[in-house]
Amino acid sequence: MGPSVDTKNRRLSHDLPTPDSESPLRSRKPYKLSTLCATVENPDQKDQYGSSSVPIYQTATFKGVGGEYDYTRSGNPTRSHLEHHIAKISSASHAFAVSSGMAALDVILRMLKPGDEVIAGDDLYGGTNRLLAYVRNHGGVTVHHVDTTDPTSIIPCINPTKTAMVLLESPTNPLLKIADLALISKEVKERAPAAVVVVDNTMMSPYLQRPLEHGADIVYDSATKYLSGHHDLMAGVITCNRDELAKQIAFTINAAGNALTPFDSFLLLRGVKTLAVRLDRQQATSSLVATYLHSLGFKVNYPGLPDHPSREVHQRISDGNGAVLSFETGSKEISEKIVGGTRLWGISVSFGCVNSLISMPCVMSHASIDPATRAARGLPEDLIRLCVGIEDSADLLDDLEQALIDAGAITYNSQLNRYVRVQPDEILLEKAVEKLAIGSIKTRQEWFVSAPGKVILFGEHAVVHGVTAIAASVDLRCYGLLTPREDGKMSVHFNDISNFYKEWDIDTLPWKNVAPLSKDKNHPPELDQPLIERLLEGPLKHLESTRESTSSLVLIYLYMKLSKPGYRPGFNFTARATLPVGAGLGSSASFSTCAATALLLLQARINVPDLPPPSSDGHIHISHEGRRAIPPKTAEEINRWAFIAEKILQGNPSGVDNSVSVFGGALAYVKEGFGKKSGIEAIQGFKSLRFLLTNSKIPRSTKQLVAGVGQKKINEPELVQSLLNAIQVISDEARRVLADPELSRETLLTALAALIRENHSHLVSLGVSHPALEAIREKTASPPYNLSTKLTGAGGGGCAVTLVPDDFTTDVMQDLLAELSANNFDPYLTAVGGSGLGILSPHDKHRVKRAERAVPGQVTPPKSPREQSVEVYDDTLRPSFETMTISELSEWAQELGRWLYV
Ligand SMILES: Nc1ncnc2c1ncn2[C@@H]1O[C@H](COP(=O)(O)OP(=O)(O)O)[C@@H](O)[C@H]1O
Ligand SMILES: C[C@@](O)(CCOP(=O)(O)O)CC(=O)O
Repeated sequence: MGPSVDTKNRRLSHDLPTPDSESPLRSRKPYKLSTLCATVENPDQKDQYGSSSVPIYQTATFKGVGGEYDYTRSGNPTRSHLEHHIAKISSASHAFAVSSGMAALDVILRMLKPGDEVIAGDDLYGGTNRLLAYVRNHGGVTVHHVDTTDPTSIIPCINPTKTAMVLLESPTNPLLKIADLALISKEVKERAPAAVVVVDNTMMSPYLQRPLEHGADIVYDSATKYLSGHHDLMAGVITCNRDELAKQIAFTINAAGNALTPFDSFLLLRGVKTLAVRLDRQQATSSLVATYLHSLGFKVNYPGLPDHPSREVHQRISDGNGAVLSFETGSKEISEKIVGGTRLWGISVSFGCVNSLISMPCVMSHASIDPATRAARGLPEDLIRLCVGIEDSADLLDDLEQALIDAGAITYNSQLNRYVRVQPDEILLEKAVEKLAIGSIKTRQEWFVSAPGKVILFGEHAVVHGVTAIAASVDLRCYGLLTPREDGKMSVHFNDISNFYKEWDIDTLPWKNVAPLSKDKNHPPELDQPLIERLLEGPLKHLESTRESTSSLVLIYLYMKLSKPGYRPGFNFTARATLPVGAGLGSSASFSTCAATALLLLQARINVPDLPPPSSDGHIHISHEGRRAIPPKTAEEINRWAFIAEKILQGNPSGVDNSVSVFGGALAYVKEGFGKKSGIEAIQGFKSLRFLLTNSKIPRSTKQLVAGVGQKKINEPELVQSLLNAIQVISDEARRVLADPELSRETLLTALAALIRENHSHLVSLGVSHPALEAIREKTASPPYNLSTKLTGAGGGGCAVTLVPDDFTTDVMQDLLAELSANNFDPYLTAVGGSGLGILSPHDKHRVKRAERAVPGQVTPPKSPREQSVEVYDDTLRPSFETMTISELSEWAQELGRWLYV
């Protein structure tokens, strides 16, 4: 037995017998809808005991053959009562109750066949949108989204034979746009007679709007909302007057088995009895709330307001304005504060409950629509939706007002003696000041940062497995320049990686896959692999090399993870290094440090302190030994994010490289998680040592080499463990000799040389050397040089480091350099232990005016600055930065102004 499809005795809504008229001259007038709602009466289904409330037939089956009911999936007396009642209040001859509003839509959409076309609104409920997208992607159905507030926009999409369904909502949720249901139904029927006009009437309920009366063919409601009214059940109802449609609907419900359960049918029936009284109260308060917000100057969407553009249409097709409204604050952040600040208004999705609710559609009910589509459909990110309940209206207004005050959306104006709205530009200004926490920095600031590479003296590879590494910064650096963009794009320019440049539309990044981390939260130890995969398959697909994609991935991943809701500033990030990339000198760590710092600054997660202006004649002497002005807490935050970047580039890094890059100097580093006390400890005495770094120019991948050692440890655990133990002893010994004040310089150097040789032999045993590195080691060890050399960093190519004794003469060094170069190696004489991360001070007073700056290559800047004519400060450093030769880069950077160091 299927749900009741009574085609013979068409029962229309207002046919509940009305009382006999008092006078034979007066005709019987139909009952009002509120009476109908409250009166559950089905003359065909009288209760055997006369129970005044419909009983719950909590049974799956019914005994006997040929009875009215046999199986609850197909029909149940409690549900029949409900369906009869719903039909009565909806001007319908057929009603069906199913398990949710989406189930109702699903039943309706199953009428579609491949090739059919659907016309739907562009401001639909997110769930509707999702199901429509499914039907489009899997059912071969074409969906046109149009602005249904303008009936003429529908006409061009109507195809006389293909348009099978027109899906409307009025008012729409959450923008409260109105579709002229009557006019659209007429236009559609004239042009595509077979098309079915379907209306989602959830926002109104049958009490306020009955679209079947205006020519719609099928109406559905999420009965979870007003019909039930208490948020204690999920249900959907479908009503129609056309018998053949009713048959199809009944068939699908029976076949799919999503009819409403007896208990929920009972609850819903109970809820419907109070529909009118609830909505009367909710509407009255909504009107007060809308008027209040409107009077404060907010843009309010509510069809009851005089300035609603479709007010007249709405009045014609409905009996009231409903109890949902929305308004814009001008700032997503402010909106979030308001939503989080109310007490009576509960934060919740859905609506229609007796309790008042507040939400931000873009982050809640409509989050399933991607941001770009939301923007295209004009859904403001700062929109707040209010669903008014039955609480006391004064209480509700008080609560809302307090939240508006606390959020800074309104302020008391003593002249007017009332609260007034804080204008959006004032909010923006406040936000900018708050964000930067420093007066003189422009809202959209260019940030120039730099970080050093490193040389590992002892303990590379072993450090990944918990051994102490000893490493120092080198005076070769990576520079990163972040320049704001105002076109909604982010771009990267990597001069050192085939001059790679690429840009992305920020809104098209997979924001749905990212849960940004709030300022007080750290990134978890593991990378967000699903996001990485999504990025590699999407925005980063088809890039020429993995170097390009992983370096880009660092920027996109960090940007997305660091983003704050509603703040997605466009930017370009250009990186250039005076370091060889991929040579074991920590180019990846210095790149990671620059990227993390620039993005943390862009997102205002960190601030730079304001310093007193330079005291001297205007020219500042800047060096990497410069002012230590970046507080340790900021440095730690940067180091945590640089480590995340390193994980992207390296897989399983120890963290020593980025720590050196951020903190500079020389340090002993132990990775977390090996039962030993992890941490970073500064080592003195390194700076006085001289090292020669020689790049073998053999390319290799740190990621693979680290993974290779990891595999060896699994295959030959005893051998590798003994090597790790031996390397730990070397690191401990190196620290001891470096810290020993009693030791003569000569003994120190001899001890270090021996430790270098020993460490190298263990690295050879770990399998990470290379014939080219061995050639460098042999050359430097041979007479007359007699020097000690080891590979440094991941090995497999890359660089070797050679300790240079104090008595090693310049001439001999020249010979060695010449010999190494002749063998096609690149030797660098470098100083170690210099400053870590630096940020060029953003304050104008710390910048050297362009006219006063030395031309790169010129040793002394001009004594008397030229006239400051047109240009005082650079608008952007980008053109110079990108074209400067590598040999001039660091001098040029230093001349720009005051650098602040960790
Ligand atoms: N200046 C740079 N610009 C862009 N990416 C860089 C830069 N320097 C390093 N990288 C990234 O780091 C990777 C090099 O890492 P790695 O093999 O560990 O070399 P290194 O030993 O120099 O750190 C590069 O492939 C690239 O992805
Ligand atoms: C091999 C290793 O110890 C150092 C890597 O140095 P580089 O990437 O070769 O500069 C790995 C690490 O510590 O993360």
